[in-house]
Amino acid sequence: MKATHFGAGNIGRGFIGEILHENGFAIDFVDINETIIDALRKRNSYEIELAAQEKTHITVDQVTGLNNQKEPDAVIDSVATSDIITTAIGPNVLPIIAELIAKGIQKRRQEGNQTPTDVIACENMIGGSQILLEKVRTYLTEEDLTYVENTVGFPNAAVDRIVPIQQHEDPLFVSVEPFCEWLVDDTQSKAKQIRLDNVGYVSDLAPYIERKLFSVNTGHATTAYTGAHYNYQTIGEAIADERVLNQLKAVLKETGDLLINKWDFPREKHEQYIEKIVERFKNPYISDDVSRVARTPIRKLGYDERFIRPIREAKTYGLSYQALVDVVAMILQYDEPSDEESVRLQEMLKEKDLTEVIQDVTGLTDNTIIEEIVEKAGSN
Ligand SMILES: NC(=O)c1ccc[n+]([C@@H]2O[C@H](COP(=O)([O-])OP(=O)(O)OC[C@H]3O[C@@H](n4cnc5c(N)ncnc54)[C@H](O)[C@@H]3O)[C@@H](O)[C@H]2O)c1
Ligand SMILES: O=P(O)(O)OC[C@@H](O)[C@@H](O)[C@H](O)[C@H](O)CO
Repeated sequence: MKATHFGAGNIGRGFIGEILHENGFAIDFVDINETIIDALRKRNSYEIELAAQEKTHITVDQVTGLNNQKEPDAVIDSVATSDIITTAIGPNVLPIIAELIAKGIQKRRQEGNQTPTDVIACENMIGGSQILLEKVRTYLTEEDLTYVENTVGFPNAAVDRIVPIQQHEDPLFVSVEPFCEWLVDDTQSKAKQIRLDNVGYVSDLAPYIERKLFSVNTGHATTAYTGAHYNYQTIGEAIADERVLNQLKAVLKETGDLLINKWDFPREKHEQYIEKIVERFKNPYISDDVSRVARTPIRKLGYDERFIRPIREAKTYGLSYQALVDVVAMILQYDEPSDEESVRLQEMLKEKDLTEVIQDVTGLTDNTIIEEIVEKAGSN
């Protein structure tokens, strides 16, 4: 069995690689990072360490690397011959790799491969695989589209494991938190012959992806942007400050109330889920940079993303969302020179009126919410 995985970065090597490996897959990692690709090619294996007192090690072997910029044909061949295709490359990069995935699918069809497969986007976003499918479609013929309809699934997924930026002598070594969860929408899967161990196949992903994105990621981002507001460099330092912890708890109360109302999660169970998340953020064996968790602030301010969507929905349920608005105001102030989106956001704020920037970046049309954000941002 073989997998093609796009994105040999932190979560790609630190989680998706582990699961595919333990399920018996050889893995072609596709990336543009030459150091990582060369090392994968040379060594065909790498080590994962669990960031806990015991420091358990896992060896992932039968792996190699392909550079999509330098050897696109090899990537197309890999997609054409793999049993499963996965990505963990970042939502902004999905449109860039869509053409190669499309050409790989086209080649599968031309070679008469009728075995169903799945393309699973393991990104922090709602509807990631289906959004990728929309991009892939634009490169396909009618004949290819019929083939996709019959044999290629694009099941949405939710993946959860904190994997910080890695700074080791070995470029492939990756230290990860012990906790992990990977859920796939079974109704969108076509490769029914492949059921991965330690992956949950669910009949409705919506409650799970919303619970993950609006608890883990909204909470993580809250810790990061509030931490940046108080000049902290790491999540561990930030969460040790009561002001940050209180902001985190207030935000998770708001998204928790929304999730409980919307999806009927039992309150007690949800509170336990939140407690566990807060403990995960405090993991003393992990050092996670505020700048990683706060990365790409324009993306994180998106209409369906971790702040604006819960704000919009909390309002329709008549629930409080003021703590979320507080964080949105802090994101607008987030000034990190190494982050292209932060730089762009700060330039936009210099060139345009605040209301206009909020409308452009968030896609919001609700004037009440926009005014609440403007008022909060103005008072910071
Ligand atoms: N790190 C985590 O804790 C975590 C957990 C769950 C989900 N995710 C999600 O997984 C995705 C990847 O996150 P990450 O933390 O692993 O990021 P990362 O930066 O470590 O990995 C992304 C990889 O994609 C590669 N890449 C970028 N542009 C490319 C291109 N044009 N072509 C080929 N490769 C390209 C980079 O070189 C890098 O190796 C994101 O969507 C993120 O939200 C991350
Ligand atoms: O990857 P992002 O930029 O969407 O979000 C940053 C972190 O919150 C995220 O990577 C978490 O570590 C991860 O989602 C935990 O499962």
